[in-house]
Amino acid sequence: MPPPAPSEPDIVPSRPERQPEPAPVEVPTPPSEVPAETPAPPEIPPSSPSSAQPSSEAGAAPHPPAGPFFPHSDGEKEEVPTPTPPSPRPSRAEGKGEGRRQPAQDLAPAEPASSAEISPPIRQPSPVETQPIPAEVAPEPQPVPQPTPKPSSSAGKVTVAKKVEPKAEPQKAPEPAPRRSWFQRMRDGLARSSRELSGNIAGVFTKRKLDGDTLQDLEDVLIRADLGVETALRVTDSLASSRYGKDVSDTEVRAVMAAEVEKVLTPVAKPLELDLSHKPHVILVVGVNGTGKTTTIGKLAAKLTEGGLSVMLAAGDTFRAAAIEQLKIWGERTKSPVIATKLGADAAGLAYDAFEKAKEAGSDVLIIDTAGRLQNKTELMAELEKIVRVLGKLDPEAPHTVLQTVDATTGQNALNQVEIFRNVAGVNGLVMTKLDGTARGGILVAIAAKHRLPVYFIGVGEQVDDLEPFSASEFARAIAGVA
Ligand SMILES: Nc1nc2c(ncn2[C@@H]2O[C@H](COP(=O)(O)OP(=O)(O)OP(=O)(O)O)[C@@H](O)[C@H]2O)c(=O)[nH]1
Repeated sequence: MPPPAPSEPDIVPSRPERQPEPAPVEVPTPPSEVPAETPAPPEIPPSSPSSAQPSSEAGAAPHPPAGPFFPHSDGEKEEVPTPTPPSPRPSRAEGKGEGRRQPAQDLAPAEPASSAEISPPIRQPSPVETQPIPAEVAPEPQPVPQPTPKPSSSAGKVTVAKKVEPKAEPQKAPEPAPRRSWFQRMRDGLARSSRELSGNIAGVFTKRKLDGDTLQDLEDVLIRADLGVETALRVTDSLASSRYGKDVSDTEVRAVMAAEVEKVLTPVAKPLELDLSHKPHVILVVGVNGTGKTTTIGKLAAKLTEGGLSVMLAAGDTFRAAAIEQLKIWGERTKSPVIATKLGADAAGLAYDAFEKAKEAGSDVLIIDTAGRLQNKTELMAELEKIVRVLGKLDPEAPHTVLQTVDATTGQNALNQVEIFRNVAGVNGLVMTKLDGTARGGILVAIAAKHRLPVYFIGVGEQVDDLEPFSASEFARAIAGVA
């Protein structure tokens, strides 16, 4: 199929421009505890094509040579190794029921046999089973007339209609449960990892001294919890150096673990810095399907616009109509113009056009969404490489930030994802999403130890303000189950 010609980008109406602050700018860091208030779920306006304005200049933009188009089917999406929460990771027990499921044809009534071949069977009436009759039948209880409640003359109001009745008080709607703080949500998300770890650590150290065997067992427990060999050894070395041969409680072990994990994470817990001498500062967002790219872009755009920066969004996920619509909705919510093109268009061309538009508009930040792709699909990764290359034509340093979203509910595969996206797209920062789900927190530690890439934010929900700066100590305490 010939590659569809890039079409004119759409622009969703922009918000009034603001004057940028001098560079560099640190993305606002919210207080460590977010008030436990529940913002009302955002009204998602129906996306209307009228919200997008066709650009008259798109055709004039120097387009990069159109590259091969590799549409990916829904079938490809299903191959994604990453589970898509909020549903929890499949347990080993899952799928067991499938063996019991009958094929449709087994359940369908049998086809009547051709009358020419088999005569219909003559059915014998089955013998009637007699039911034992209870010797004594208890008499039906007669309904006892309930006395009409007498309205108390001393308290409350009464209504006089057919009779005098207590006035029905309007029922108060139950107060909605206050939303848990982001920290609580993260803690809950990490609870399973933390519980398993704590249980296993307690199992190792029940009535045992710290010796070679217990250290080996502890190392195995930590590796099984995805923390990685490096961090596991840090914990065991630290314990061995101070407590070898002594009785150790699991609480002490967890405290040492929290301290060591914090040491690994502290260097990567960095705020996102934007260099506004670049106009715009280009953020390219990459990652495997369903890891939360588009949602993270929306949350980030909200943070930036709230901080007074002008943001433009580019719907570089040209494979999925829903992704383009999703980004447009985020654009409306955050009052950020969205550059989009039609489904199947060249993503690199769109990125290039968006960069030009953002320059013209004097936007502070351009955030480019990309299609989710499996890290092992070479042609899709080549397309991502092309997006990076094309952006570099307009500014050799662009994209200035390449953010990869990593789904925290993914296990060891996440390490591989980062490795490959880093090589192909030059990832220089991470966002760990879905830490409010059944996160496997250990993997974040392993990624930090191996890749040493800044973790700018964590995603702790699907709402607009569920993007938190990453805190090494809070994460370490949560995963180690230390108060
Ligand atoms: N619980 C939770 N859900 C999240 C979070 N971030 C994203 N999601 C959800 O994860 C799902 C996938 O998010 P998207 O933003 O569409 O992911 P994507 O990477 O853009 O997906 P593709 O376009 O398919 O590549 C959506 O249902 C999001 O609401 C998070 O931090 N916590």
